[in-house]
Amino acid sequence: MPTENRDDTIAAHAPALAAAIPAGHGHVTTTEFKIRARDVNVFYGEKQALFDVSLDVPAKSVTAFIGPSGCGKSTFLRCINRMNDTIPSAKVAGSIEIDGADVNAKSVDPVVLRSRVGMVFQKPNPFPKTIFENVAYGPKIHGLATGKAELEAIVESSLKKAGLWNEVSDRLHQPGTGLSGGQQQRLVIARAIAVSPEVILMDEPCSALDPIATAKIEELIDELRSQFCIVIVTHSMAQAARVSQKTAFFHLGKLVESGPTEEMFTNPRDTRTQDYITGRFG
Ligand SMILES: Nc1ncnc2c1ncn2[C@@H]1O[C@H](COP(=O)(O)OP(=O)(O)OP(=O)(O)O)[C@@H](O)[C@H]1O
Repeated sequence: MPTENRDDTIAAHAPALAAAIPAGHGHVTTTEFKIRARDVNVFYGEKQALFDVSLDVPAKSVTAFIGPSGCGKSTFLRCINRMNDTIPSAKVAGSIEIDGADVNAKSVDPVVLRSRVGMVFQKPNPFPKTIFENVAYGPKIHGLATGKAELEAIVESSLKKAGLWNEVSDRLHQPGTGLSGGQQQRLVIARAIAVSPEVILMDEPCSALDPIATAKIEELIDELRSQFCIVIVTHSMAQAARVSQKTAFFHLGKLVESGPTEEMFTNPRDTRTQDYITGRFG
Protein backbone atom coordinates (compact mmCIF):
# COMPACT_ATOMS: atom_id res chain seq x y z
CA MET A 1 0.00 0.00 0.00
CA PRO A 2 1.86 3.11 -1.14
CA THR A 3 1.66 6.37 0.78
CA GLU A 4 -0.33 8.66 -1.47
CA ASN A 5 -0.25 11.89 0.42
CA ARG A 6 3.21 12.59 1.74
CA ASP A 7 2.01 15.61 3.75
CA ASP A 8 0.02 13.18 5.81
CA THR A 9 3.15 12.06 7.67
CA ILE A 10 4.31 12.39 11.19
CA ALA A 11 6.14 15.63 10.41
CA ALA A 12 2.84 17.20 9.34
CA HIS A 13 0.66 15.72 12.07
CA ALA A 14 2.87 15.24 15.05
CA PRO A 15 5.98 17.39 14.74
CA ALA A 16 6.78 16.81 18.41
CA LEU A 17 7.28 13.13 17.69
CA ALA A 18 9.55 13.77 14.72
CA ALA A 19 11.43 16.28 16.86
CA ALA A 20 11.86 13.67 19.60
CA ILE A 21 14.38 11.80 17.46
CA PRO A 22 17.76 13.01 18.74
CA ALA A 23 19.92 14.52 15.98
CA GLY A 24 21.75 11.85 14.00
CA HIS A 25 20.22 9.15 16.19
CA GLY A 26 17.46 7.52 14.17
CA HIS A 27 19.79 5.68 11.84
CA VAL A 28 21.46 2.33 12.04
CA THR A 29 25.21 2.91 11.82
CA THR A 30 26.28 -0.71 11.53
CA THR A 31 25.87 -3.01 8.57
CA GLU A 32 26.11 -6.07 10.81
CA PHE A 33 22.94 -7.96 11.69
CA LYS A 34 22.77 -9.83 14.97
CA ILE A 35 19.38 -11.47 14.49
CA ARG A 36 17.89 -12.72 11.23
CA ALA A 37 14.29 -13.93 11.28
CA ARG A 38 12.69 -15.55 8.24
CA ASP A 39 9.04 -16.51 7.69
CA VAL A 40 8.20 -16.76 11.36
CA ASN A 41 4.66 -18.01 12.00
CA VAL A 42 3.33 -18.47 15.52
CA PHE A 43 0.16 -20.23 16.58
CA TYR A 44 -1.52 -20.37 19.98
CA GLY A 45 -3.56 -23.54 19.52
CA GLU A 46 -5.70 -22.88 16.43
CA LYS A 47 -5.16 -19.14 16.50
CA GLN A 48 -2.39 -17.73 14.34
CA ALA A 49 -0.67 -14.78 16.05
CA LEU A 50 2.18 -14.10 13.59
CA PHE A 51 2.22 -14.43 9.81
CA ASP A 52 5.47 -14.84 7.84
CA VAL A 53 7.51 -12.33 9.79
CA SER A 54 10.98 -11.72 8.34
CA LEU A 55 13.23 -9.14 9.94
CA ASP A 56 16.92 -8.33 10.34
CA VAL A 57 17.91 -6.83 13.68
CA PRO A 58 21.14 -4.82 13.67
CA ALA A 59 23.95 -5.44 16.17
CA LYS A 60 24.80 -2.75 18.72
CA SER A 61 21.65 -0.75 18.06
CA VAL A 62 18.20 -0.40 19.52
CA THR A 63 15.33 -1.82 17.47
CA ALA A 64 11.80 -0.85 18.51
CA PHE A 65 8.70 -2.97 17.85
CA ILE A 66 5.59 -0.81 17.64
CA GLY A 67 1.96 -1.47 16.72
CA PRO A 68 -1.52 -1.66 18.20
CA SER A 69 -2.38 -3.93 21.10
CA GLY A 70 -2.52 -7.63 20.17
CA CYS A 71 -0.57 -7.24 16.89
CA GLY A 72 2.08 -9.76 17.94
CA LYS A 73 5.00 -7.62 19.14
CA SER A 74 5.56 -9.56 22.38
CA THR A 75 4.97 -12.88 20.64
CA PHE A 76 7.74 -12.10 18.15
CA LEU A 77 10.04 -10.84 20.92
CA ARG A 78 9.52 -14.08 22.84
CA CYS A 79 10.52 -16.12 19.76
CA ILE A 80 14.02 -14.65 19.95
CA ASN A 81 14.91 -16.34 23.25
CA ARG A 82 12.37 -19.15 22.98
CA MET A 83 10.22 -17.89 25.83
CA ASN A 84 7.25 -19.16 23.80
CA ASP A 85 8.50 -22.68 24.64
CA THR A 86 7.09 -22.06 28.11
CA ILE A 87 3.55 -21.58 26.70
CA PRO A 88 2.12 -25.08 26.05
CA SER A 89 -0.26 -24.00 23.26
CA ALA A 90 2.39 -22.00 21.37
CA LYS A 91 3.92 -23.39 18.16
CA VAL A 92 6.65 -21.52 16.32
CA ALA A 93 7.58 -22.16 12.68
CA GLY A 94 10.21 -20.45 10.51
CA SER A 95 13.77 -19.58 11.33
CA ILE A 96 15.44 -17.21 13.76
CA GLU A 97 19.21 -17.02 13.67
CA ILE A 98 21.53 -15.23 16.05
CA ASP A 99 24.96 -14.78 14.48
CA GLY A 100 23.93 -17.35 11.90
CA ALA A 101 22.95 -20.07 14.38
CA ASP A 102 19.33 -21.25 14.53
CA VAL A 103 17.92 -20.62 18.03
CA ASN A 104 15.41 -23.46 17.55
CA ALA A 105 18.05 -26.09 16.72
CA LYS A 106 17.80 -29.24 18.85
CA SER A 107 21.34 -28.68 20.10
CA VAL A 108 20.42 -25.31 21.64
CA ASP A 109 19.76 -25.40 25.38
CA PRO A 110 17.06 -22.76 26.02
CA VAL A 111 18.57 -21.96 29.43
CA VAL A 112 21.92 -21.13 27.84
CA LEU A 113 20.14 -19.24 25.03
CA ARG A 114 18.31 -17.11 27.60
CA SER A 115 21.59 -16.15 29.25
CA ARG A 116 22.85 -14.96 25.84
CA VAL A 117 19.53 -13.27 25.16
CA GLY A 118 18.39 -11.57 28.35
CA MET A 119 14.87 -10.34 28.91
CA VAL A 120 13.37 -7.45 30.85
CA PHE A 121 9.62 -7.46 31.42
CA GLN A 122 6.95 -4.84 31.84
CA LYS A 123 6.79 -5.24 35.60
CA PRO A 124 10.13 -5.25 37.42
CA ASN A 125 10.64 -8.78 38.74
CA PRO A 126 13.62 -8.93 41.10
CA PHE A 127 14.09 -12.21 42.96
CA PRO A 128 13.06 -12.10 46.63
CA LYS A 129 16.74 -11.88 47.56
CA THR A 130 19.28 -9.17 48.32
CA ILE A 131 20.41 -6.68 45.68
CA PHE A 132 23.80 -8.46 45.58
CA GLU A 133 22.24 -11.91 45.19
CA ASN A 134 19.94 -10.73 42.41
CA VAL A 135 22.95 -9.79 40.30
CA ALA A 136 25.27 -12.58 41.49
CA TYR A 137 22.78 -15.38 40.83
CA GLY A 138 23.31 -15.70 37.06
CA PRO A 139 27.13 -15.56 37.12
CA LYS A 140 27.07 -18.18 39.92
CA ILE A 141 24.84 -20.69 38.13
CA HIS A 142 26.68 -20.21 34.84
CA GLY A 143 30.09 -20.54 36.57
CA LEU A 144 31.29 -17.14 35.35
CA ALA A 145 33.28 -16.24 38.47
CA THR A 146 36.15 -18.24 39.91
CA GLY A 147 35.93 -16.77 43.41
CA LYS A 148 34.32 -14.26 45.71
CA ALA A 149 36.41 -11.30 44.52
CA GLU A 150 35.57 -11.96 40.88
CA LEU A 151 31.88 -12.34 41.70
CA GLU A 152 31.93 -9.04 43.60
CA ALA A 153 33.64 -7.38 40.64
CA ILE A 154 30.94 -8.67 38.25
CA VAL A 155 28.17 -7.43 40.58
CA GLU A 156 29.79 -4.01 40.87
CA SER A 157 30.42 -3.58 37.15
CA SER A 158 26.90 -4.78 36.24
CA LEU A 159 25.31 -2.37 38.71
CA LYS A 160 27.52 0.41 37.33
CA LYS A 161 26.53 -0.38 33.74
CA ALA A 162 22.88 -0.33 34.82
CA GLY A 163 23.39 3.11 36.40
CA LEU A 164 22.42 1.84 39.84
CA TRP A 165 25.72 1.43 41.71
CA ASN A 166 25.77 4.89 43.32
CA GLU A 167 22.27 4.40 44.67
CA VAL A 168 22.79 0.92 46.15
CA SER A 169 26.50 0.42 46.92
CA ASP A 170 25.87 0.97 50.64
CA ARG A 171 22.94 -1.45 50.84
CA LEU A 172 23.90 -4.38 48.65
CA HIS A 173 22.68 -6.85 51.26
CA GLN A 174 19.20 -5.42 51.56
CA PRO A 175 16.27 -6.92 49.62
CA GLY A 176 16.00 -5.95 45.94
CA THR A 177 12.26 -5.70 46.38
CA GLY A 178 12.80 -2.72 48.75
CA LEU A 179 13.95 -0.52 45.86
CA SER A 180 11.69 1.88 43.94
CA GLY A 181 10.07 0.60 40.73
CA GLY A 182 12.60 2.37 38.51
CA GLN A 183 15.51 1.10 40.62
CA GLN A 184 14.07 -2.43 40.51
CA GLN A 185 13.92 -2.22 36.71
CA ARG A 186 17.58 -1.13 36.62
CA LEU A 187 18.39 -3.98 39.03
CA VAL A 188 16.74 -6.43 36.63
CA ILE A 189 18.77 -4.92 33.78
CA ALA A 190 21.95 -5.34 35.92
CA ARG A 191 20.93 -8.97 36.50
CA ALA A 192 20.61 -9.50 32.74
CA ILE A 193 23.94 -7.77 32.05
CA ALA A 194 25.79 -9.82 34.71
CA VAL A 195 25.86 -12.93 32.51
CA SER A 196 27.35 -10.95 29.58
CA PRO A 197 24.45 -11.34 27.17
CA GLU A 198 24.71 -10.41 23.51
CA VAL A 199 21.07 -9.39 23.12
CA ILE A 200 18.71 -7.74 25.61
CA LEU A 201 14.97 -8.00 24.92
CA MET A 202 12.76 -5.46 26.67
CA ASP A 203 9.00 -5.88 26.73
CA GLU A 204 7.51 -2.47 27.56
CA PRO A 205 10.16 -1.92 30.25
CA CYS A 206 8.86 1.52 31.25
CA SER A 207 5.12 0.95 31.24
CA ALA A 208 4.98 0.60 35.04
CA LEU A 209 7.31 3.55 35.69
CA ASP A 210 6.85 7.28 36.26
CA PRO A 211 8.31 9.78 33.76
CA ILE A 212 11.53 10.35 35.73
CA ALA A 213 12.26 6.63 36.13
CA THR A 214 11.33 6.19 32.44
CA ALA A 215 13.83 8.88 31.41
CA LYS A 216 16.56 7.08 33.40
CA ILE A 217 15.82 3.75 31.72
CA GLU A 218 15.82 5.44 28.30
CA GLU A 219 19.23 7.02 29.05
CA LEU A 220 20.47 3.63 30.15
CA ILE A 221 19.21 1.96 26.96
CA ASP A 222 21.08 4.59 24.95
CA GLU A 223 24.30 3.87 26.86
CA LEU A 224 23.93 0.10 26.59
CA ARG A 225 23.49 0.05 22.84
CA SER A 226 27.23 0.46 22.29
CA GLN A 227 27.69 -2.99 23.86
CA PHE A 228 24.50 -4.93 23.21
CA CYS A 229 21.88 -5.58 20.58
CA ILE A 230 18.69 -4.27 22.18
CA VAL A 231 15.12 -4.94 21.08
CA ILE A 232 12.33 -3.04 22.80
CA VAL A 233 8.57 -3.43 22.55
CA THR A 234 6.89 -0.13 23.27
CA HIS A 235 3.43 1.39 23.12
CA SER A 236 4.98 4.82 23.11
CA MET A 237 5.93 6.08 19.71
CA ALA A 238 7.74 8.97 21.38
CA GLN A 239 9.83 6.41 23.23
CA ALA A 240 10.57 4.52 20.01
CA ALA A 241 11.60 7.85 18.45
CA ARG A 242 13.83 8.72 21.39
CA VAL A 243 15.63 5.42 21.90
CA SER A 244 15.72 3.39 18.71
CA GLN A 245 17.69 3.41 15.49
CA LYS A 246 15.46 0.88 13.72
CA THR A 247 11.69 0.54 14.04
CA ALA A 248 9.45 -2.35 13.02
CA PHE A 249 5.70 -1.77 12.75
CA PHE A 250 3.39 -4.75 13.33
CA HIS A 251 -0.32 -4.91 12.51
CA LEU A 252 -2.69 -7.87 12.90
CA GLY A 253 0.20 -10.34 13.25
CA LYS A 254 2.08 -9.07 10.20
CA LEU A 255 5.24 -7.04 9.99
CA VAL A 256 4.02 -4.17 7.85
CA GLU A 257 7.35 -2.41 7.46
CA SER A 258 10.66 -1.80 9.15
CA GLY A 259 13.47 0.64 8.61
CA PRO A 260 15.59 3.37 10.14
CA THR A 261 13.52 5.07 12.85
CA GLU A 262 13.86 8.51 11.32
CA GLU A 263 12.56 7.29 7.97
CA MET A 264 9.70 5.35 9.57
CA PHE A 265 8.53 8.40 11.47
CA THR A 266 9.04 11.01 8.79
CA ASN A 267 8.23 9.09 5.64
CA PRO A 268 6.50 5.76 6.23
CA ARG A 269 5.99 3.70 3.08
CA ASP A 270 2.74 2.00 4.04
CA THR A 271 -0.55 3.77 4.74
CA ARG A 272 -1.17 1.50 7.76
CA THR A 273 2.08 2.70 9.35
CA GLN A 274 1.18 6.26 8.50
CA ASP A 275 -2.28 5.89 10.03
CA TYR A 276 -0.85 4.40 13.22
CA ILE A 277 1.87 7.00 13.55
CA THR A 278 -0.53 9.85 12.96
CA GLY A 279 -2.86 8.45 15.62
CA ARG A 280 -5.72 7.33 13.36
CA PHE A 281 -5.89 3.95 15.07
CA GLY A 282 -4.23 1.98 17.80
N1 LIG B 1 -0.37 -17.21 25.87
C1 LIG B 1 -1.26 -16.92 24.88
N2 LIG B 1 -2.26 -17.78 24.61
C2 LIG B 1 -3.16 -17.52 23.63
N3 LIG B 1 -3.13 -16.41 22.86
C3 LIG B 1 -2.16 -15.53 23.11
C4 LIG B 1 -1.17 -15.72 24.13
N4 LIG B 1 -0.32 -14.66 24.13
C5 LIG B 1 -0.76 -13.84 23.15
N5 LIG B 1 -1.85 -14.35 22.54
C6 LIG B 1 -2.62 -13.75 21.43
O1 LIG B 1 -1.71 -13.50 20.35
C7 LIG B 1 -1.95 -12.24 19.75
C8 LIG B 1 -0.68 -11.41 19.84
O2 LIG B 1 -0.45 -11.09 21.19
P1 LIG B 1 0.85 -10.31 21.69
O3 LIG B 1 0.82 -10.27 23.19
O4 LIG B 1 2.04 -10.87 21.04
O5 LIG B 1 0.56 -8.86 21.09
P2 LIG B 1 1.21 -7.46 21.46
O6 LIG B 1 1.31 -6.71 20.19
O7 LIG B 1 2.46 -7.66 22.23
O8 LIG B 1 0.06 -6.86 22.37
P3 LIG B 1 0.15 -5.80 23.57
O9 LIG B 1 0.69 -4.55 22.96
O10 LIG B 1 -1.27 -5.64 24.00
O11 LIG B 1 1.04 -6.38 24.62
C9 LIG B 1 -3.15 -11.64 20.49
O12 LIG B 1 -4.30 -11.92 19.76
C10 LIG B 1 -3.14 -12.36 21.81
O13 LIG B 1 -4.44 -12.45 22.34
